[in-house]
Order: sequence, then C-alpha cells, then structure tokens
Amino acid sequence: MSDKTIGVLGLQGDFREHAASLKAIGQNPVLVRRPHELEQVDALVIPGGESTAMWKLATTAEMFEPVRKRVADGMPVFGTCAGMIMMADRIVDAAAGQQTFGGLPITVRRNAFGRQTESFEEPIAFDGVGELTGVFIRAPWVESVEEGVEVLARVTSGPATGRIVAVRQGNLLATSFHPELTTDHRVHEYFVDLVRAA
Ligand SMILES: NC(=O)CC[C@H](N)C(=O)O
Repeated sequence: MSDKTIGVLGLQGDFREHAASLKAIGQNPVLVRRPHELEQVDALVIPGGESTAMWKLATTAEMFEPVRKRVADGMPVFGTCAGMIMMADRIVDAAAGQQTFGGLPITVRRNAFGRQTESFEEPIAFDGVGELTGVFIRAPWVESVEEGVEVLARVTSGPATGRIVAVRQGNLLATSFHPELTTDHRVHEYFVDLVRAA
C-alpha cells in the first residue's frame, strides 16, 4: 500500500469501477467531488464517461480551475477515455465551447473509431505492462503528440492500426481504453508505481 492518497474524480462516469480496481490492488481511494476533497489527495484518476458532461459538471461544482491547477502543478493523473480527453491540451471534434483540464501536450480525436465500432475489445501491447485486452467504448484516439510524450500503446489490427491509444508524459498517464472495466489491474498498478515515485 502506498502512503499516498489517490482520489477518483467522482462527478460523472465510471468512477466506481476505478475505485474498485484501486481497492483490488490494496489502495484506499477516495472520491473527489469538491475542492476541499481535491486538496486531500496526492494523485487523481479521471474516469471514462462523457467529456462534455464532465467539463460542465466540473464547472458547476467549481472544480474545473482547481483540477486544472493541480494538474499544471504536477499532480500525478491517470485518465481513461473521457478522462484522456480531459487531460489533452487539444481536442478534434470538440463540442461547442468544450474545455479540458489539459496538461498533456497531445491532440485527441473524440469518438474517433466511428459508429460501426462504437464498442469493441482489442489486444493491446502496453509498454512496461505487457499484453492486455483494451476495452474501447466510443473511444478517442491520440491524433498526435508533441515531443516528450511517450507513446505506450497503439492499435495493432483493423482499420485503426497504428493509432495511439496510451500515452505518458512525466506524472500524466492516459489511455483511450478502460482498464477499470476488466479484472486485469496492471495499468492501475503502473499508475500506483508512478504515484509512489512522484
Ligand atoms: N467511454 C468514454 O469515456 C467515451 C468518451 C466520450 N466519447 C467523450 O467524448 O467524452
């Protein structure tokens, strides 16, 4: 168990599944919904869900600026799917006015895999973790990364072959897919190691 407290942003999306994954590997995650709760965590998971809804709820809850600032100040963050979108500096196919916390110098394309493949599973080779099953649900992909961003996984078959689906820069980790929806907790372990080292 790490002595660091990991929060899960609990405004919208599959935050319960992330909390369960973290508990399964011996962590004691706390849900973060208000600014004072954010102050009590050393790291944050931003779940999958819907990035425009998350942006609006974060704004209403007066969480948008506080989270943005903690990310900019170097807090370790792990975002999945909508969480990845929230961490990206730029979005292609954003909703009108849609904003992100930012922090990762990447461009993501929302709903990139198209209607025909709204939801699918795909074997992924994840650098530093190994082979795993990627669960994609109306997922974004990473259209481009700036220098210094490490590409950890790409799609290896089908029409989207080569597309980037996992990245890391320093304390920021993001995946297009949902490790929290599987019983394989190695990506969460990877994040916990990152948090410990931070
Ligand atoms: N499963 C997900 O998180 C989907 C993300 C969603 N398509 C969005 O734009 O936010």
